[in-house]
Amino acid sequence: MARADKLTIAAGTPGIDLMNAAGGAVADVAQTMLTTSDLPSVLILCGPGNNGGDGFVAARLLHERGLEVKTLLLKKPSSLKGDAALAYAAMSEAGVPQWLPLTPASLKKGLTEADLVIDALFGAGLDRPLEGGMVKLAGMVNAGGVPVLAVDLPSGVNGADGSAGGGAVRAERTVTFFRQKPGHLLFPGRGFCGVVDCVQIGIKASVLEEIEPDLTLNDERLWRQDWHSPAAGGHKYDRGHAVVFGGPVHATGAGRLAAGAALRAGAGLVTLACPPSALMVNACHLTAVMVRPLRRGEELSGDVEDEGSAGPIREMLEDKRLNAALIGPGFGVGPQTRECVMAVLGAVETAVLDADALTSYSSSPEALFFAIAGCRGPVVLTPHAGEFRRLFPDLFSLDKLSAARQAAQRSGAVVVLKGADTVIAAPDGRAAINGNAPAWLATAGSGDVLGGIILGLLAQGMPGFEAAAMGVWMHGEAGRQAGPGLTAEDLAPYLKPVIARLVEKPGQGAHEIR
Ligand SMILES: NC(=O)C1=CN([C@@H]2O[C@H](COP(=O)(O)OP(=O)(O)OC[C@H]3O[C@@H](n4cnc5c(N)ncnc54)[C@H](OP(=O)(O)O)[C@@H]3O)[C@@H](O)[C@H]2O)[C@@H](O)CC1
Ligand SMILES: Nc1ncnc2c1ncn2[C@@H]1O[C@H](COP(=O)(O)OP(=O)(O)O)[C@@H](O)[C@H]1O
Ligand SMILES: [K+]
Repeated sequence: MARADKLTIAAGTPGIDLMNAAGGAVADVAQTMLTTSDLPSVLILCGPGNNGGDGFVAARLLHERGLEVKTLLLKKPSSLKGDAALAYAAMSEAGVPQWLPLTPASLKKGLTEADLVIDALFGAGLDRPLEGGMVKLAGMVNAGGVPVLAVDLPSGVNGADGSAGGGAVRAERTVTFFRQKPGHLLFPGRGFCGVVDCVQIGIKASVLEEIEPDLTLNDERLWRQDWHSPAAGGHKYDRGHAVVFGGPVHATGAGRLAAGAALRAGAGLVTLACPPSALMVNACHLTAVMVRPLRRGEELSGDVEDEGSAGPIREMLEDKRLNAALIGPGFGVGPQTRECVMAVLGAVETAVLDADALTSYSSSPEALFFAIAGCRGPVVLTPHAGEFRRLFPDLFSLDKLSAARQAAQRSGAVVVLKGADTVIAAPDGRAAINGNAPAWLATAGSGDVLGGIILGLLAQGMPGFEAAAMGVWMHGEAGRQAGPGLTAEDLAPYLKPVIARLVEKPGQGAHEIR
């Protein structure tokens, strides 16, 4: 943002114009939040930097529009600089009632009178967690029972990584400028933002050509160009033959969920390969997904110590039409699993490793990374936080974005670090943060479905990062369409309307955050 700001100002737009546009957008949203009172009263908390400057602009505009405005300032106006000082001067000239210092007493009184609080204390310039008196003031705002509109970020939330170590103001809405920041998407910050409005204030999108950001919100613009509808004259093998390696008879559900999702996500054919003892139960449940026993299959479950247990996998994958594989869900943890993962990575074009395939490498992650380097095509790892910690113990303390990025670089795989704010990171440094997943997705087997969706997209020939990001987005959309009360079984059928919308109304998946 700092560079976007500088480039815009260098190209001839004065900084105060940007601030006036920003404060104007804040005032507009504030008015939409005030519907109850005849003479609404707005309490505006203004910090020492440009975030406070946006607050002064909003105060002036709301005053000019006839609202009752009260401003509480953290620092004396004489310490204001640059555009914030200009905005303060304009506010004073407009006759906004005299400001008061922001103290527990002034805030307490202000909260009893206000219909809305505008939090313009700290935005992009927050460079440390809130401390001491600020923590107390934020707590008072949060306990005040008055709706809060945050300017750019709720004060206390770090825009770069979503951290909020000292707590933060809890907003009902947040107005941000030009582009959303990681702090709006990553928890805990996201939990303080409420509904986020991203408004344009005169910064041209063309500045991004110079900035070349390698981080984006996960939306359609990231991957749509890499995904294609079936060709008119095509056949199913054009869309790949995906294979899921399923678990033993007592753990077959995960593999079936994944296989069904891969088919729904558009793979031309899907085979679920499983131990012979699990064949009957899988066959009873599956129709379009093919099932196949793997010779010596029980040994693949990890129950039996046997050097040669991956032989059948190698043999099966000699059929080069089987171009994408998923291994891990319900598979079992242990040395056989490692052997099978090695066999998969050595033979198949592209692979998704999830769950037990990851946990099996807890004590030897380097061996996994070495095998990934030898795989012909992209490999996608889909750990949840616990699995991530087992593979990358030293990265776990980092913020989620840095953790996923460093893991991708280290492993040579695309890393999908799952959760409410899933981060997708590529070894080349690109990353995306997902914003559309409903909390209802936190249910048993939902991750297996995600693994299957990504598998289905890889089988169709999508590049690894784009397939992973699109899969995470589709999973979120399917979860939204399935709605409250969903279980993992419900998700795959909802991929149909999600895909239909991508085909029929391209572009509508852009910029959607919930
Ligand atoms: N970029 C753009 O295009 C546009 C940007 N705009 C706006 O500018 C905002 C960024 O402004 P900014 O850079 O002045 O920083 P800002 O958020 O006001 O905070 C800095 C001040 O806070 C202080 N401080 C920091 N942490 C603290 C803490 N924990 N506890 C206590 N104090 C703390 C720090 O003081 P320090 O004590 O460190 O000296 C410093 O004085 C941005 O969010 C947006 O709203 C718009 O006008 C439109 C165009
Ligand atoms: N609070 C949440 N909001 C949205 N999505 C979530 C939330 N918690 C988990 N998820 C998603 O649900 C899925 C759970 O996957 P995982 O933990 O592997 O579960 P399982 O092993 O039961 O399939 C992941 O895609 C994850 O991103
Ligand atoms: K703020």
